Amino acid sequence: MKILVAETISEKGIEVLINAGASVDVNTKLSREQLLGIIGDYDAIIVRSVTKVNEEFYQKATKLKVVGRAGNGVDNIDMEGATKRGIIVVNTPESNVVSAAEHTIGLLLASCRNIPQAHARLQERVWDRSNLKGVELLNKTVGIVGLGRIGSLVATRLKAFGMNVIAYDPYISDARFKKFGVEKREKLEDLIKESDFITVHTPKTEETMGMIGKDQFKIAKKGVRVVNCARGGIIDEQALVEALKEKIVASAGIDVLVDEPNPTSPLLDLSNVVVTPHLGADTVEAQDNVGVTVAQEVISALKGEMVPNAVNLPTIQSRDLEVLKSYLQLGEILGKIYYQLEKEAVEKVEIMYSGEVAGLETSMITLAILKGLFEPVLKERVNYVNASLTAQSRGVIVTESKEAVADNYLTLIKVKIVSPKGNFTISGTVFGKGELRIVELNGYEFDVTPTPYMLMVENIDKPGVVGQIGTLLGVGKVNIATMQLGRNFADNRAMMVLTVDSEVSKETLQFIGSVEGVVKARSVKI
Ligand SMILES: NC(=O)c1ccc[n+]([C@@H]2O[C@H](COP(=O)([O-])OP(=O)(O)OC[C@H]3O[C@@H](n4cnc5c(N)ncnc54)[C@H](O)[C@@H]3O)[C@@H](O)[C@H]2O)c1
Ligand SMILES: O=C(O)[C@H](O)COP(=O)(O)O
Repeated sequence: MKILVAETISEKGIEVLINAGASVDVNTKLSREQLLGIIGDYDAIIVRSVTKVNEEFYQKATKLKVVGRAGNGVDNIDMEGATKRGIIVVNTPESNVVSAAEHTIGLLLASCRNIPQAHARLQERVWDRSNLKGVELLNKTVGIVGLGRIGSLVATRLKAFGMNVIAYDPYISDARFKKFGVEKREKLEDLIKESDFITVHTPKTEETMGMIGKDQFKIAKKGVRVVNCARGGIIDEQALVEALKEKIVASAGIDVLVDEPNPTSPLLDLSNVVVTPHLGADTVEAQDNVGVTVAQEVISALKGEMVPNAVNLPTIQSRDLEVLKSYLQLGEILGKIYYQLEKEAVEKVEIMYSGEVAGLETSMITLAILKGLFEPVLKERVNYVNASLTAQSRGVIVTESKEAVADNYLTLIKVKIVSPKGNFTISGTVFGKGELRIVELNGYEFDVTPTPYMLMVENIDKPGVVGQIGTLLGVGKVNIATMQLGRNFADNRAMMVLTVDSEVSKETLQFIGSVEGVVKARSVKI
């Protein structure tokens, strides 16, 4: 077992690797060229957030079996590239969350009390207390965006300061808000308007990047203070610079930047900003936890043992699993559509297997459905291994039922998602040698082969709507591959599912949404 440790992990972690009999090279100063030059010799690599484990890397890493991420976020690792090569990716999602939460509080206090600025003056032997007046936290409102592991730890700690804690996280159940004694805000807009302090704790996703930007600063309280200890760019850096200069934002505490580790951000030049170079997880305790955990996981994975924090599944190879593979793909797709169409917290997921599929090992398919369901909001942090636990920790009840025969199909998976606003259903089948089909969506019947880009439109069933949508897609330079209509005569509604060759832009989607008769239009990525 030859392991390269390419970013700093604790000595305790290195000891675990050596004691397991691995040949370990610790080389944290390699240039990209040097890394690519030697990675072909290694069975495993351990990285943190800096090393880009991407296609270029995999092409050189011909012997690689495991990537160990000593930490939480895996946005620097191309998961698809790893999975298709059978490389297992492991991380340590729980090991540094307390440190990240404490660093958030540190940045919040340091920035609202100007501690680093005062420190710098005094080190210059200047005793000058002017322009250093801060604010108290007591009785102020803090808005937490993302009430996951770190967001909830921050909430608990800030409540102890006597703060009024509100949060926006449309993807978790009301029970979780209650559990942490946090007031829920249905809209980000409301949280922004009410908050004296805003701190973000979401993963980096297409939806969260720039979610606090120019428009949000326009409606924020003058003098709001912000903290980003999650990922660079969730608070748009350029908009933040302008808001800080205009004193709309009084101060910012920033641990993460868009262009790490060579930042050029103008944020670094502003006197009302306190910055740290991605130190959220840099404590003795977190690094010991992370180092030991990742080392144990990498060794287990190399030995072919079960790894609790495997982020992906290696390519399924056994013949039995060949049949399951199509259902796993179908399950992920069925799960993935819900949060792209709806913004309602999920209370319950009921999965009904009927026909041929009911005779298979469906527990894996259930995991695939849950993985797909949470992926649009949690990204890589949900995987086959933790999908069930993720549902449980988010207060989602999951049930499975089986029937030997499926109406109209040889095999059918139906997923019913229960939210406070009602039920959502989606069904799919597998034809022949693994041809996937979506055959039902909210009661509308289809026969759609899922593709990477789709558009789903619900509309009043009347003449002219379809034509206008076709025209708008043409104007937006989106080529339609297939189009199907499902109709609901009782409600005079119809649903269109289009498979398209490229992503439908937000602008085109807005135009489609404003066509008379269109009730809802959503772009879906598979
Ligand atoms: N600075 C550091 O050193 C450091 C250390 C650890 C983690 N992190 C980062 O902190 C962030 C949070 O980590 P975590 O472990 O708490 O993650 P988590 O997965 O436990 O929680 C994230 C929460 O964000 C919510 N969310 C997703 N999209 C949202 C949206 N559009 N609006 C509102 N809420 C949304 C999810 O529902 C979830 O509850 C991640 O970005 C992680 O990479 C940073
Ligand atoms: O995602 C994480 O675990 C944190 O952002 C820490 O990243 P790091 O390991 O590079 O410090």
